[in-house]
Amino acid sequence: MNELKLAVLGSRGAGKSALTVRFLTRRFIGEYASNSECIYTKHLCLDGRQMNLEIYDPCSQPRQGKLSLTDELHWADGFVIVYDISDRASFAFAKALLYRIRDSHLTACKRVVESAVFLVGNKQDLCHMREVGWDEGQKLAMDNKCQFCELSAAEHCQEVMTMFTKVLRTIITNFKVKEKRRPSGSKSMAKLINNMFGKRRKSV
Ligand SMILES: Nc1nc2c(ncn2[C@@H]2O[C@H](COP(=O)(O)OP(=O)(O)OP(=O)(O)O)[C@@H](O)[C@H]2O)c(=O)[nH]1
Repeated sequence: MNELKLAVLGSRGAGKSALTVRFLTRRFIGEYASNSECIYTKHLCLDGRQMNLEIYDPCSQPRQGKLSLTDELHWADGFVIVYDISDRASFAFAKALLYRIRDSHLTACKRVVESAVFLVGNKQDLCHMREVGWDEGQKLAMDNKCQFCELSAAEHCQEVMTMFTKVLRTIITNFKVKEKRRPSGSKSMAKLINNMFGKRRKSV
C-alpha cells in the first residue's frame, strides 16, 4: 500500500479548499471555514494500485505572507499551488511558493529535480475579471519545471479530477525513480560481501 502526501498551497481565498473538496467529494461547496487547517484522508485506487492519500489544506489566515514552509516541505510528496486568475496578488504569492519549493530542492538534492508540483490558475469562470494571463501561468510553470492548468473548482469537476490524478501519478513516478537510484539493503549487503570475499577468493 502506498502512502501519498499532498499539500495544497496558495494565498487566502484562492480556492484551496474548494479544489480539495471537489476532488474528494466531486461537489463544489460555496463557503468553507478558513480558520482551521485540515488533513483530509482518502483511500483510492490509481492505475490498479491501492493507496492512502493525505491532503493538507492549510489555514492561510494567520500565516499569510510567511513562507518558511519548512514543515510542509518535509511532510509533502507533492504540491498543488493555487492562485486565482482574477487576483494578481495571489499569482505573486504562488510564484513565491514555487521559488521556495525549488530552493528547498536545490539545497536538498544539489540539483533541480523534476518535482511533483502542479500550478493551478483557479476561478477560470471569472475570466471576465481576469488579472493574470494564461501565458503568464504557463511561463511560470515552465520556468519552474512544473505542470500547469487553468480551471474552475466551481464549474469543472472533470478537470479538477484530472489535475489531482496527474500530480499523484507524478509522485508515484518520482517514488519509482528514487527507488531505482537507491540500491536496496539486500543488494548493498550482497555487494559488500562480494567485494570482501570475492577479492579474497581471487588472491588465493
Ligand atoms: N467563482 C469562483 N469562486 C470560487 C472558485 N473556487 C473557489 N471559489 C470561491 O472562493 C472563495 C474562497 O474559496 P476557498 O476554497 O475557501 O479558498 P481557500 O484558498 O481555501 O481560502 P482560505 O481557507 O481562506 O485560505 C469561496 O467563496 C469559494 O466559493 C471558482 O472556481 N470560481
